Amino acid sequence: MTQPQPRDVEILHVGGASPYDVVVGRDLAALLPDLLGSGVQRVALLYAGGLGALAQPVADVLAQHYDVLALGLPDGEQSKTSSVANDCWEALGEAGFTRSDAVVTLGGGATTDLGGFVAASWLRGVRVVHVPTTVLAMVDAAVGGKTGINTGAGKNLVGAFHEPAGVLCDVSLLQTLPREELVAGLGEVVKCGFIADPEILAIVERTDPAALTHDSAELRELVQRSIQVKIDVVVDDLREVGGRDGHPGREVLNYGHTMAHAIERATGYEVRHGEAVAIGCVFVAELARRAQGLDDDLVTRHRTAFSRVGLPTGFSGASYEELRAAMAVDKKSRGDQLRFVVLEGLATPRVLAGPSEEHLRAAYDVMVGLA
Ligand SMILES: NC(=O)c1ccc[n+]([C@@H]2O[C@H](COP(=O)([O-])OP(=O)(O)OC[C@H]3O[C@@H](n4cnc5c(N)ncnc54)[C@H](O)[C@@H]3O)[C@@H](O)[C@H]2O)c1
Ligand SMILES: O=C(O)C(=O)C[C@@H](O)[C@H](O)[C@H](O)COP(=O)(O)O
Ligand SMILES: [Zn+2]
Repeated sequence: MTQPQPRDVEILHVGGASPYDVVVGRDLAALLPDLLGSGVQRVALLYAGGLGALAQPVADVLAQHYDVLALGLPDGEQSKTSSVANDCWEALGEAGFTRSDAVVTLGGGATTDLGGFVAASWLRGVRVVHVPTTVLAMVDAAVGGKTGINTGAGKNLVGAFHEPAGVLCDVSLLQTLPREELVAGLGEVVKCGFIADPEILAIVERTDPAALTHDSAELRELVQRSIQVKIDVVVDDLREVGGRDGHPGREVLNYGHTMAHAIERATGYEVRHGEAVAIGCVFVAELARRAQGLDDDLVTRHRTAFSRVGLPTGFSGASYEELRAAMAVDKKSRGDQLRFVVLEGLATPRVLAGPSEEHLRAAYDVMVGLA
């Protein structure tokens, strides 16, 4: 059977100790063997179970080169559990996976997080290539090597840093992505605009949001710019130990996430991650306005940019006490002290440690619509 040949290909290189390529383009499956590298005999294809039709062409390419073990995973956030990871480990064990074998993930960020974690932990680490199928996973989850699962106490509390051997961002896979999932991915895109690349905001502000379709040139540019923001950050601080000259380092990618993760947990993951990030970014802008005088216009710009693309900017589904307790287990916390990534100005991120309860409550009141 003839395979479609890759089209419209651009390669974004990730440097560092374990360099790899993020390939953006169309019909990219034929590139998988190149990214997996030599010596691989068996490949486990871990895919979001509902995406069998998208996974089949990838499985077909893999089957021409390797023994393939295809494992369909539960949908979305339900796959990010220790029990699903355990099922994968058992399957790899039964199939006799060795250190020269590899994992390919195919799905949204939940799938790349879970599959990346399985690859990071099996035999203490085997090769993994991600094939993200959502905007969010292309611009964020599949790049940079953060993998993980949730626990009862909260989001991503167990995980590992495990860089992929490559990432295939095949934008033709976005054709079937529901509109609300595409929009959720724009939450991380707009976040990148505020923390590092204001041109992203300019594109969002001058483009008719309805024109941001899976095959538009504007979406392609937003995707590539956001991937570049992520690459630039992780190359400097892969393991989130901290930045230089007051820059938060990799923690900057957590802009808006302290509140976002608390909302996701409080709603049993009913609110999508990208939606929660939009709400969390507006929350933290309101916090920064109170705690350190962030400019009113920049706070307003948060609200208008996220809502322009169809994302929520408020949330009233949980009490202050519940969200405050959930934020305490955020990985940026130190002891009893909450730490937030805030902006001092556009694309000038800093860490705010230990904001007052008064300021936190005031930002919460705005978020729920009380102020
Ligand atoms: N590791 C990281 O650096 C990182 C970064 C950002 C987000 N994340 C994680 O990513 C997850 C969110 O990822 P997400 O927004 O991609 O959600 P998701 O993986 O839950 O996917 C959303 C939904 O879209 C469906 N879907 C995916 N691709 C599709 C396609 N092409 N066509 C039709 N349906 C499709 C999925 O089956 C699912 O129902 C969260 O768990 C978040 O914590 C991780
Ligand atoms: O890659 C990173 O670093 C990020 O923080 C990217 C975030 O968008 C992403 O949601 C990540 O999973 C959050 O990580 P966590 O360490 O806060 O769990
Ligand atoms: Zn995120």
